[in-house]
Amino acid sequence: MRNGLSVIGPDKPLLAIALALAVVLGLLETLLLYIVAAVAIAMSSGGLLVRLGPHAHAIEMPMDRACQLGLAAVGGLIVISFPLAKLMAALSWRAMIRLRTRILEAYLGASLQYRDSLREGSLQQLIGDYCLRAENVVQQLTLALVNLVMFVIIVAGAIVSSPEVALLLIASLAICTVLLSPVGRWLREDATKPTLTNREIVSRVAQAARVSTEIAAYHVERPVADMLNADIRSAARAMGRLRFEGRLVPNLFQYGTIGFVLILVSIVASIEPSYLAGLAPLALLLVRALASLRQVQRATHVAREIAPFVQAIEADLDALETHSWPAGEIDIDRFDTLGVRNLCYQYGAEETVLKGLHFVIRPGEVIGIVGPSGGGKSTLSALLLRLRLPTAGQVLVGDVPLEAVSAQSWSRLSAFVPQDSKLVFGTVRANIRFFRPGFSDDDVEAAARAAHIHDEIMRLPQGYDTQLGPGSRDLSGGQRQRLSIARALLGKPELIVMDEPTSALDSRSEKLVTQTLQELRGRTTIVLIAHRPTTLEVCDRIFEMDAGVLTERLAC
Ligand SMILES: Nc1ncnc2c1ncn2[C@@H]1O[C@H](COP(=O)(O)OP(=O)(O)OP(=O)(O)O)[C@@H](O)[C@H]1O
Repeated sequence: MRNGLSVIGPDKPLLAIALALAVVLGLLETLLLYIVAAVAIAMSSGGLLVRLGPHAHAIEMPMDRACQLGLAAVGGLIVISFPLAKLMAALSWRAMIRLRTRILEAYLGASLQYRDSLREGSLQQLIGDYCLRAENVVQQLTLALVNLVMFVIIVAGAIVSSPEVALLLIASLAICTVLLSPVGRWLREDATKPTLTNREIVSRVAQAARVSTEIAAYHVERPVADMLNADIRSAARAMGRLRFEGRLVPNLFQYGTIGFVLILVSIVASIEPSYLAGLAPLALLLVRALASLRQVQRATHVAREIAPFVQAIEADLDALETHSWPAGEIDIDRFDTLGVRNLCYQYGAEETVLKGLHFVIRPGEVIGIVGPSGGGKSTLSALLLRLRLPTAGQVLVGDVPLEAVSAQSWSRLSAFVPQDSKLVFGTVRANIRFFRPGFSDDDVEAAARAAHIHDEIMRLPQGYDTQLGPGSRDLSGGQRQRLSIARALLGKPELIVMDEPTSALDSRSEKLVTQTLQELRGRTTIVLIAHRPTTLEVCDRIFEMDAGVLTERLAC
């Protein structure tokens, strides 16, 4: 209940309107059931007069009048069903939009440090499966509340019809609830287990998909499948237990209640049979009330089963939002020097990766950074790009600490070319533009020319309109890297950080990338993590990074 209401959030007024409609629906159904029972009694006794209403205060009317009244109630029920169904649907889809938007924004706004700690595929899982389940919680909760309201109204109608027997029914419902409460407790405990196991499965499947080529190359499909199958079986077993309990409890409840009622009616009949006169409407009302109650139980069972997903979303969202990335308050549109002073960085509680770095880069300089694997080069590049914040010391733009510079203005001034650049699903043009709508087609083409990829793009089947990305056409490693450089050059950045842009390239691609670097030299500040001597030839200065310590090696 609490989970569902938290997902419904600002739409609670819509829920209140839905419940108000359910009250009207309940009243109309009660009236209809009274009419049906009265008509049936009149028909069975062969009379044309219908006695309508509670036994003690029934009013008489002709059969055709009663049928017209019944038809009016049916019309009212049909008319009200439309806005009610629309409201219930609106509560679901609005909750879905709110949750998905909030998760996306929280994830994209969270710090890289925090995102490092997330399990593989967790964003996809939250946005996909978990949001669908949360939407289902809203559906089930509204369904349960609407049916509960109808149950209350119909039982109220039953109390008016025959207070003693109706109150006995309520007493028997209460006894069944108390007797079945331990089963409900087991149910709640079991409900979280399949959720947790499912999370593991999704994260392992995401991992298997990412390394699927390696799995085929090492021919380890069997052990990978065995590991996943073990998880699948354990989740299925927990789910099976939950389903069994879910089917059993409502049946026990319903049959138990009917059993109690029969016992009580037989006791009443043996003591004072006159109490049982005129119970036909009551019987109909009770059957309908039990059907509503069954719906409430089914909906609450499903809602309980998926409640852990909502709790997981809330916990993950809270964590993402508390680890949001500082936006920075100072906008800058150029920079003179980029320096680091006593710069240190540590991943979580692990060993310090960068140990008190000092250097200043002047505008237009090309700085090479070399050093053994694991020395801290990529970490330094993330700090220069403001993707991570120093654990001690500062990165300074002029004399402004980089963390005070707004993320937006720094992303306009700087650009990044990663070692393994990724394509997104879209045209070549969209891949170069990379979600930045302010650039014209001419800007895109100029960037591609500067990155020496234009001619190869023109040879593609649809040139700049060729579709690329996962599930579509791929490019060679060298072409991908130059497309990534075009992406970086599009915004005419003052600083480009390149993480081993030529390490995996053939000599022709390497030559073209080096040519781009030569052309940028003096105009754009470049921090170049590289190993190949031919790439390093363009550098003005080279630093060596080893075990988190930076030393200037030689001038080129
Ligand atoms: N997300 C992370 N969490 C914890 N430790 C990390 C993380 N990323 C990198 N490290 C550790 O930080 C150290 C520096 O890594 P970094 O990637 O900066 O080195 P590098 O010099 O760029 O290496 P390479 O040349 O192999 O790319 C390594 O010991 C690495 O294991």
